[in-house]
Amino acid sequence: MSRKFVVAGAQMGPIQRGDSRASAVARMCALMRDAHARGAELVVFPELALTTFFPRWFMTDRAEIDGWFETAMPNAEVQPLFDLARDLGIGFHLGYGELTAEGRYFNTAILVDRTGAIVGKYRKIHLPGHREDEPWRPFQHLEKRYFEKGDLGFPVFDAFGGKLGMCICNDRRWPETWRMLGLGGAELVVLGYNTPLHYPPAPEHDHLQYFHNELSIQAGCYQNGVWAVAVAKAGMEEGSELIGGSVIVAPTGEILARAATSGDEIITAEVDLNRCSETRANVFNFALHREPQDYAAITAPKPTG
Ligand SMILES: C[C@@H](NC(N)=O)C(=O)O
Repeated sequence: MSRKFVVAGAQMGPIQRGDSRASAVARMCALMRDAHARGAELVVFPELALTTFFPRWFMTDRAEIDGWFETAMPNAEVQPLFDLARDLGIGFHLGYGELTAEGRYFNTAILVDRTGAIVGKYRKIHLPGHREDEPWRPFQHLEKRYFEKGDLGFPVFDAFGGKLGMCICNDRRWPETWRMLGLGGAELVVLGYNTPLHYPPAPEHDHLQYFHNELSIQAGCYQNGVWAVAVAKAGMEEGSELIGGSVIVAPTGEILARAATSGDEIITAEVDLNRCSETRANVFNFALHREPQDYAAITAPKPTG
């Protein structure tokens, strides 16, 4: 049985601090129409797609911090995207800051099917950056301050005729993320990112940002026999330049589509989920070749202190 469909990555250009969620959603609706016109059945939006990348600022005022989070999904401002998706019969993936009814804060992503129903949720596990103000930096990266580590593991969902997993930005750099999704049977991994071009603790690596992005995603795909759609929020956002380079990657590790700009841009590729077995039935046949009894150090508890 053929399991081919067209996926789209909806790269977004910058969202400035004063930009409303409604303006971001209007841009996302335009991107979704473009993706649909190109035959896509699933469109992938970035991490924290509704707002600017607010962890770049140190904030102490609770009301100000809460203003960057969503307390319901969908909510009135995002509803037009859900309505358009349902009307077009197209699914989507979206990242946002989640504030739960219990007062917990997560960097979250959802998967929405072609009927507009939320069929999957993931909360970011690998939170980069720091917790306190570090004024020596030209901009902050305070994800450890504003988000709790995700508590949902690395779930895999039955959707779009296959098995879909999600991760978010820094997660893509960790082989454990991909292997957990691979072990869960994922065939397609969708993810968004906000990656500053400048990395203040090691600026000598700045010129490698695009390379490390592709290296991580291509390795994750190849070593687990999965497809990936990885999508940036890109461009000059409040004086911090974010990389673009959104890509669609095959289970062979080959890049099939790559964004050419740092702005709002659709990339598409035809995904054949049956191709995962080219890798998973061969060199990375987990049942046959993995040797987890020799991997104990990977799951040893994290040292404290
Ligand atoms: C810097 C970090 N950004 C992120 N939003 O997780 C990354 O790209 O790894």
